[in-house]
Amino acid sequence: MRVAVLGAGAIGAYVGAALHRGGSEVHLVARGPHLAALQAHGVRVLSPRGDFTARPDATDDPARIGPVDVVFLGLKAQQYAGCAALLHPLLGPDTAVVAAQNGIPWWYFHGLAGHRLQGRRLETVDPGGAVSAVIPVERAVGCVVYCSTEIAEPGVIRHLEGTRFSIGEPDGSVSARCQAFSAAMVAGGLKCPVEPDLRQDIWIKLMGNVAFNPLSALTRATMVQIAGHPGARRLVAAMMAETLEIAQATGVKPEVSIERRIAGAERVGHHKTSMLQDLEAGKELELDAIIGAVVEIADLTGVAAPTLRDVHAAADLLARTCTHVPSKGARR
Ligand SMILES: NC(=O)C1=CN([C@@H]2O[C@H](COP(=O)(O)OP(=O)(O)OC[C@H]3O[C@@H](n4cnc5c(N)ncnc54)[C@H](OP(=O)(O)O)[C@@H]3O)[C@@H](O)[C@H]2O)C=CC1
Ligand SMILES: CC(C)(CO)C(=O)C(=O)O
Repeated sequence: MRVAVLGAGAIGAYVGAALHRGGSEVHLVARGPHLAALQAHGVRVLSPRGDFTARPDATDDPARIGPVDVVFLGLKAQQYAGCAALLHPLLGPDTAVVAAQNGIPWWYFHGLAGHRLQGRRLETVDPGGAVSAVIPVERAVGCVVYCSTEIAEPGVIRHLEGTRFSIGEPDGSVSARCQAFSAAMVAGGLKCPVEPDLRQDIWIKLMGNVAFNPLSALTRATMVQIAGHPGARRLVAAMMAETLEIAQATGVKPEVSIERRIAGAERVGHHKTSMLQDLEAGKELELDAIIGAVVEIADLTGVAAPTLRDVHAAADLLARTCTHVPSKGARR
């Protein structure tokens, strides 16, 4: 399988290295000192499952790669709208775009025949249709990431835990393209189940991110520190309960208890969430997909969600004052 990883950062470079190890033809698209290190030394993966190095092609020029079978999108969600020039040279008539992201994807209300919100565009994650114009929904394959990685230094990925990347079509079909990509991931040592109801996974994963990511950015605490602080743990539980209520209002019934979900996040340990890492690096925060869209869906479904709104407001203010680029704003 020919795969281009667009945005070969913490998650993308890890997946690209695994796919290459499994026999796929992999092209990493990256930039800056990280790209220079990838070109000079390959991807060095440091992992409790065993360190390894993979040497796939790496470039900042997708036109040199041309059309591929699958684009694995490892960008942050807020970077999707601006990626047309990078993405379009990689697209042939049948190229699928597997979007590995936290939060609510831009295609969320598509492929839902008979649902009252079928086709509804979410302004937070598809502002003015800017993302669906760049990545048409028909190409989209969802991907929920149960894996923690970080860029330890340019070209070096530290893998902390987890190897599961659940994928699924917006319409729930178990397509040939999903099965082929899953087989390539499994050959590379990763878990990649094709889920007929990926929205369940989206909400279960999101219950953790919606609480831990903004709270970690606001407090600069690791996941285990947040879970170990009684007041913060209560806040996490309240945010998770509201998120469950919103999921249920859209017709999804995530099968997980709040205590089990907190325990799962706690097991990740002294990990700085990707949002805290972005804050410390002065980068834009992924607030729109991770909490803004949840509040937008609360509005659409008539759920009050007061705690989510308050934390979103505080995190939005943080983004406006502490990073170069603010989020689209809190909804109150
Ligand atoms: N890291 C983690 O443990 C987890 C992450 N996720 C999710 O996975 C997704 C990806 O996150 P993550 O891998 O952490 O993000 P990263 O920021 O590490 O990766 C994105 C990469 O894309 C690169 N990039 C951005 N724009 C361009 C461009 N124009 N040309 C070339 N390269 C570009 C970035 O470079 P630069 O740094 O120069 O901007 C960066 O290396 C997010 O949705 C995140 O929430 C989910 C679970 C866990
Ligand atoms: C915290 C973690 C790793 C949860 O698995 C995550 O999704 C993130 O850092 O954004």
